[in-house]
Amino acid sequence: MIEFHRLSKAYNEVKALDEVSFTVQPGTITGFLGPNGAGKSTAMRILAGLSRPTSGTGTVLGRPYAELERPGYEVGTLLDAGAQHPGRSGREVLTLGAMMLGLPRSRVDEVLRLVGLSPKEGKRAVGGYSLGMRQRLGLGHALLGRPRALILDEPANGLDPQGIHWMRGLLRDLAGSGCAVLLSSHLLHEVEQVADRIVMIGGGRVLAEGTLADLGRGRDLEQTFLDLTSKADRSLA
Ligand SMILES: Nc1ncnc2c1ncn2[C@@H]1O[C@H](COP(=O)(O)OP(=O)(O)OP(=O)(O)O)[C@@H](O)[C@H]1O
Repeated sequence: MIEFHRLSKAYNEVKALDEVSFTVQPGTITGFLGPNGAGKSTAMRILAGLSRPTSGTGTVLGRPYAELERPGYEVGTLLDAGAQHPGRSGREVLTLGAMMLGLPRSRVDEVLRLVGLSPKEGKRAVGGYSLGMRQRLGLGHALLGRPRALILDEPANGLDPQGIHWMRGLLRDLAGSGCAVLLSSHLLHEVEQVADRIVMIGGGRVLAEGTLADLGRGRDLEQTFLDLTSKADRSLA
């Protein structure tokens, strides 16, 4: 389970997050939506132990990241597909990750297959990868330890239509096996297809939360998003 409880984060006078609370249950996918600068990445970075909250908590399986006993097996993160060393091959990136988790090398081959990178592509330097290939590699890295929670910041960014279709199936399979998935995206149609629940934030606050049916009341997700975020803009102005 992934849980935010009254999570706030301030950067000087900027309130990036303001008392954000919601839960992602095991076996479900939550789409985390909001305009640029809404606070999505900040919340995800706190969950992944990369940033400290000003107040409140963000926890995975009931604990802040720093207190997880075996974080690589408990939570997989894809926060920045460009974060890998450009001079390493995809296979080397995964092999280093597998070694750090004490996993056999056979897991590297499994993961390359799982994310659709061919043996030839696995041998190429990451610096020469397309954005979609980097996303696949980053997702593979997140999945190495078969984690029970996944935090994915715009994972579909750069994927071609086949890639998006493939990722949708993979995320549904992972949720089907009990994983809690938090997924941020600007691709509203995509989120509509894959998410069980939606959390919309704006100006660091939760604007709405629920199933698509709860939120939409007959309208499509884009219209709901535009209505809620423009209302929030007006109240902040
Ligand atoms: N390290 C930082 N220092 C100062 N301000 C920051 C920092 N990181 C984020 N912010 C601010 O916090 C707010 C939330 O940013 P965040 O990156 O979390 O938004 P986001 O919803 O992920 O946006 P996007 O959709 O553009 O990725 C913004 O006002 C941003 O400028």
